[in-house]
Formats: sequence, structure tokens, C-alpha cells
Amino acid sequence: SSKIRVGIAGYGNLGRGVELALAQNPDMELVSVFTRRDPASLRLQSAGVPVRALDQIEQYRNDIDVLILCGGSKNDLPEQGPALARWFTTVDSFDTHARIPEYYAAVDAAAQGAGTTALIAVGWDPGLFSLNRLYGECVLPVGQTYTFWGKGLSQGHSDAIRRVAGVAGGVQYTLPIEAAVQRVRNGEQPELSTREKHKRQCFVVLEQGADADTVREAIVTMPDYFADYDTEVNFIDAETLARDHAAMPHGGFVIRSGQSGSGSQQVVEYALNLGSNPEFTSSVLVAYARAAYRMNKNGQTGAQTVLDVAPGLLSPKTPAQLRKELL
Ligand SMILES: NC(=O)C1=CN([C@@H]2O[C@H](COP(=O)(O)OP(=O)(O)OC[C@H]3O[C@@H](n4cnc5c(N)ncnc54)[C@H](OP(=O)(O)O)[C@@H]3O)[C@@H](O)[C@H]2O)C=CC1
Ligand SMILES: N[C@@H](C[C@H]1CC(C(=O)O)=NO1)C(=O)O
Repeated sequence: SSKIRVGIAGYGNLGRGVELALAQNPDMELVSVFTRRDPASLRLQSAGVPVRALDQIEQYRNDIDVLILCGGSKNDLPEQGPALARWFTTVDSFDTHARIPEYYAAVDAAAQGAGTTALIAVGWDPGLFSLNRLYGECVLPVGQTYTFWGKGLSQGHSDAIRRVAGVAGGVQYTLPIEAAVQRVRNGEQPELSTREKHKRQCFVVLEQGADADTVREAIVTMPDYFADYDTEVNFIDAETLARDHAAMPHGGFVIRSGQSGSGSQQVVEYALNLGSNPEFTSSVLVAYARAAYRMNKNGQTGAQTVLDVAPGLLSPKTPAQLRKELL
């Protein structure tokens, strides 16, 4: 078929979101979902799509044009990203910012060797917010850039707490510190530490017999995720988690506040208000899967990020249509 043939590796919040997002993009089709769990145990939202074991995926390399990796950034993608780039052009949402350089290098080695294209760290942050931080500092070289998230549910941090020994389930909310936001909005251009911009609030269900203090300590000291923030850990039961914490709203904004040549004050702002963090992120992944497919066809192989993608490649419209409709 002339459609772009897409696979999903990992069926969690993102995997389900990608399945739905593909249905909104008629130039693409979902050909298979892959999971580390028992494939027969998964119930998809769309009929007729096969679910297969991830460890059997190599045999499907000629049936899939782009594989969207929906694993967790804490433990899954560091292993799955480089492993799958050997056989597939991939797109992933890797978001452990401090570890992006080493992840990029590992995925690049695999993709360069295989002649595949691996588009990493796609989503909104990293992703669309990264693009807007770039635009801001390139257009206004004299100034400051600020990123604020929330109040909302961070999937990366929620995934990270679920991987802690003794945790049966959990979510993490990110709260911007209002005083910091106000100072930025007032144009103060303050120097703000990580701890001065956000605080983090966790709701955790303990496994039977797990020790609360041990779990709390493992979370609040976790490098890259919680160690640099004031973090609150609340323990709840599974019913409360399911009842009160099933929605995954989020959002945030990037502000570039600077001065152009005459000293004139200029402010650029890009904001998101998300009813569903995972479904929005999945929608970004699907648009970038279209670009990854084209980049690979154009011979742009190896690891890539959103900063390397010509924006027109994201669109199902032809360049001529884009020039006519969007310029
Ligand atoms: N860049 C950005 O802006 C964003 C990035 N992200 C990233 O996306 C990552 C994935 O997020 P999310 O989809 O919420 O993570 P989930 O925890 O929902 O899923 C992660 C993996 O866990 C496994 N899994 C899912 N549900 C279950 C279950 N009930 N029982 C056992 N295993 C399960 C799946 O693997 P399998 O099917 O193989 O078992 C899945 O691939 C996050 O870690 C974050 O880093 C998220 C949002 C924004
Ligand atoms: N990657 C984040 C997307 C945004 C949200 C966030 C945070 O709340 O710390 N950081 O980046 C996520 O997993 O939700």
C-alpha cells in the first residue's frame, strides 16, 4: 500500500495514544503492536491489528517503515532504542534531559551501522519546547529563556517512580512555583535554580510489605528526576489512585525575554494546555514518524532530533500546498 507502515513498540499510555493518533492520519497505517508482555493479554482499541512479542520483532523489519518506541525513558528506551535502531527507522520520546547526549551516541552508532534513521527525544519537552527554546535564542541572542511546566502529570517522572522497588503504582505532578513565574512575566530576567522553578508531588501505591520510608528516600534522591527538586511523596491505596489520578492533564510554556538591537524589549511565548499529556505526545510522535520515514528515504540516516527536522517534512501536504496555504 502507499501508506506509511507503522509499528508500535510498547503498549502503555503512549502506545495507546499512538494507536489513536494514527487513525487521524490517513497517509499512515498501524501494522502491528509489539509488547514484552504476553501478546494475548493485550486488548487493543482498534480491530484487526496483530499484537506480537517484542523479542520476535526482527522478522518484521521489512513489514514496517517506521517503528514508534513507546517504552519508558528510565529503564526501557536506554536498552530498546539502540537495539531496535539496528533493524528499523525509529521515533522515540526519550526525555531524561541529562542523559540525551549518551543516548544519542548509543542510538547513532546503531542507526549509522544499519543505515536507519532514529529520531530521538520527540514530544513536547524535549520536543516542541526544544524547538521554541532554539527559535527564541536564535532570534533574540540577547535575553533569557525560561521553561515552566504544569501543574500537571509528568509521564517521565510517573514512569520513574513506578520503577522504584516496592512501588505498585503511582503518578507525579509537577507544580510551577508561582513567585518564579511572576518574576519572569514581570520581565525581571532572574537567575533561577532548578529548585526555584518547580516542585514535585508524588502519589504512590506501595507493594504489599514495602517500607514507606525506604521508597520515599529512593524517590526524593533519584538523580536526574527528583534530586534537584523539593519533592513530596504521599502514599495512597490502589482504589484512590484509580479514582483520583487517572486523568493526565499537563501543559506549560517557553518564554524568551530579550532585547533587540536598540534595546527594545521583545517577548516570545509558546504555550501548551493539554487535556491528555500522553495523547498529545503521541500525536507529536506520529507527525515526526512521517518526517523520519522521509528523512530515511532522503538518506538522512543515524540519530536525529527535532532540531534536525525540516518542518515541512512533518506535513502530509506537498511543499507546493504548504507554500500556498501557510506562507
Ligand atoms: N518528550 C516528551 O515530551 C514526553 C516523553 N514521555 C516519555 O514517554 C515514556 C512512556 O510514557 P508512558 O507511555 O506513560 O509509560 P507507561 O508506563 O504507560 O508504559 C511504559 C512501558 O511499560 C509497559 N507497560 C505499560 N503498561 C503496563 C502494565 N499495565 N503492566 C506492565 N507493563 C506495562 C509497556 O511495555 P510493554 O508493552 O513492552 O510491556 C510500556 O511500553 C515516559 O517514560 C516518558 O519518558 C512522555 C510524555 C512526554
Ligand atoms: N517529558 C515530560 C514532558 C514535560 C513535563 C515535564 C515535567 O513535568 O517535569 N517535563 O517535560 C513528560 O514525561 O510528561
